[in-house]
Amino acid sequence: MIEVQQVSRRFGTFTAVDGISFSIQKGEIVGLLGPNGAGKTTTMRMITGYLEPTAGVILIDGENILSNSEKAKRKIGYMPESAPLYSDMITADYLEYVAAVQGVDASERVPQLARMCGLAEVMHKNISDLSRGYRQRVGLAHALMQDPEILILDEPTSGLDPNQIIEVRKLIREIGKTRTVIISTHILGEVEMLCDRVIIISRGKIAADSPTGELKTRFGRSSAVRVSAAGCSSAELAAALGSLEGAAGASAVDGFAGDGGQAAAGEDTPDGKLASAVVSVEGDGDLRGAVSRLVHGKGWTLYELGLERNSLEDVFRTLTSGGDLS
Ligand SMILES: Nc1ncnc2c1ncn2[C@@H]1O[C@H](COP(=O)(O)OP(=O)(O)OP(=O)(O)O)[C@@H](O)[C@H]1O
Repeated sequence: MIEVQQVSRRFGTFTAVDGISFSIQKGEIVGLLGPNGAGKTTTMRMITGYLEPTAGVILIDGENILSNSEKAKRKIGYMPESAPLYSDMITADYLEYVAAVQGVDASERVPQLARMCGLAEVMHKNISDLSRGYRQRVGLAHALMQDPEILILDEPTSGLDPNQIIEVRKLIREIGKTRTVIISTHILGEVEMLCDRVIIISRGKIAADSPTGELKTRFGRSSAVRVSAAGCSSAELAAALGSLEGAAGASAVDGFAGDGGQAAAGEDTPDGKLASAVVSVEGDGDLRGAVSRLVHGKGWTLYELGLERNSLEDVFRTLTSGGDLS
């Protein structure tokens, strides 16, 4: 339904979006995730047709957003990061004005939107007196005026307090049941909570495009177990760890810096010199018990055992700082 094909956007000599391609099917809720300046807003503005790509094509239901702009634009509701509301207007008047400009019958649609977006109690208040959470809801009502099939929300929870965030997310989930939604955010947890799929953008390029759940299993669950033991060499320890069922690999290391000091390979202990190694684990497995049994079984003495999970935050940091996990 939305096809972005090899799209780039330059501002002068600066390339903000650099040859990105993806397609979004009807009904998907997709998160555009990336750090500040990654190119999320520029991408969204191009999808809405408000900004022309320097290269590439964007199709909405097979039609070029630029060449058939009015028809395609009617399918899209857009809420910019700071919804440009007329703050000296009463909420109800503002929505009626938006309806009039967009050629929508306000008498039916405005009360509907007030219900849908939870605006009933602020309809007669001045927009300048509304909390940021309510202003976002008014912005959402504006974006939904023409009952668009596609909703594009630029950082919809930015600047909200924790309670407002929960409320606005709930609203987005509800609205997303019957629409295609694209949400930009730099909050990983938001994508996990709201989106079926995540497209990670870094420096104008796509760093990852994956169903949200798969991102977790592909990257988020790998872990490593740090082991220090006495009675063997680091090489012997690594070889033994590498043969454990579920181990993806093991290597000898010089020791670990920990909160309580350092365990250095070669350090003297009452049980002999300390050996250190790291064993990596694929998927959800936890090898700590197996490591403990292995070390005891070999007649060595366990001095340290620690689990390091590769969290989704780590994945995000690696993907958006030029690292490559794919
Ligand atoms: N009109 C413009 N003229 C010049 N540079 C621009 C323009 N619009 C955006 N940029 C630059 O393009 C890059 C991408 O900006 P964009 O707003 O798309 O990022 P973003 O991912 O939405 O970031 P944020 O989370 O901070 O909103 C930034 O470096 C920005 O300064």
